Amino acid sequence: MVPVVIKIKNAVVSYREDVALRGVSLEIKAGEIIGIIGPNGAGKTTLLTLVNGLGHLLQGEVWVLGHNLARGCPADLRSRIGYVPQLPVIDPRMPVTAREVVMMGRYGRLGFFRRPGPGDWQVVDRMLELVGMTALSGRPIGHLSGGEQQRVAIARALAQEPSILLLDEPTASLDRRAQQQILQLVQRIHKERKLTTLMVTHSLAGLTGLCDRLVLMKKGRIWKTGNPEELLQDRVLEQLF
Ligand SMILES: Nc1ncnc2c1ncn2[C@@H]1O[C@H](COP(=O)(O)OP(=O)(O)OP(=O)(O)O)[C@@H](O)[C@H]1O
Repeated sequence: MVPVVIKIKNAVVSYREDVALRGVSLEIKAGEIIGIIGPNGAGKTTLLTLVNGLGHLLQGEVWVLGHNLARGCPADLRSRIGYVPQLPVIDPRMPVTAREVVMMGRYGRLGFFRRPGPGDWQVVDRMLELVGMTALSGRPIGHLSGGEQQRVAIARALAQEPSILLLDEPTASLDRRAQQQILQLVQRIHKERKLTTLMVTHSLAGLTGLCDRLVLMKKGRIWKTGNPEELLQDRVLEQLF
């Protein structure tokens, strides 16, 4: 039987006056790739931060890889969860190369006070190759296009060699072609690295054939879950957005 790696039970999250999640329950099995969609403010990013161990849980429970996050998110667990935030990856005026940005993903495993060794740089270079950024790895991050920066962000998350990958709108502000390329990349690395992947996205084209399951969120609740073929229908989307 495939193990459940993420279990969220009746989670309520509030930021002062705003209630972001109003009783969300969800189970995700190892190896699944899940798309999370819904209107602005529905709670999608908040759901990701719960899995990341950064959510302010008011009520409910979150289990990730067998750990109850109510007891905190230990460093070894954090390093098994890769997070790709919304762009920009890093202030583009920072004088750091793409390769150095990817190395930042390694510090979760290294600890801040240990210098990266040759083995760490090998991992970084392998991840840059995986995302097709080897040729541009010496460029300052601010001299890369949005799509290229997104690849670097994905490589940075992969550099910590996670088993769960969380992506927050990895195709935001990219043109259609770059959007498709990033979605294909996500699919490839999901399979090659045998990940469990959760992706928040507004680009609905391309989700069929990519996601095993979709989670549709509305007003802090999971409104529907199911397979993309079933849910990516005009009549469903009109009610969602
Ligand atoms: N750090 C915060 N402080 C206060 N309120 C917050 C914070 N983060 C999110 N919220 C509020 O929580 C609710 C859910 O926000 P969240 O970012 O999870 O939604 P989302 O579905 O990811 O939206 P979007 O598609 O716009 O990114 C919103 O009402 C938002 O204003």
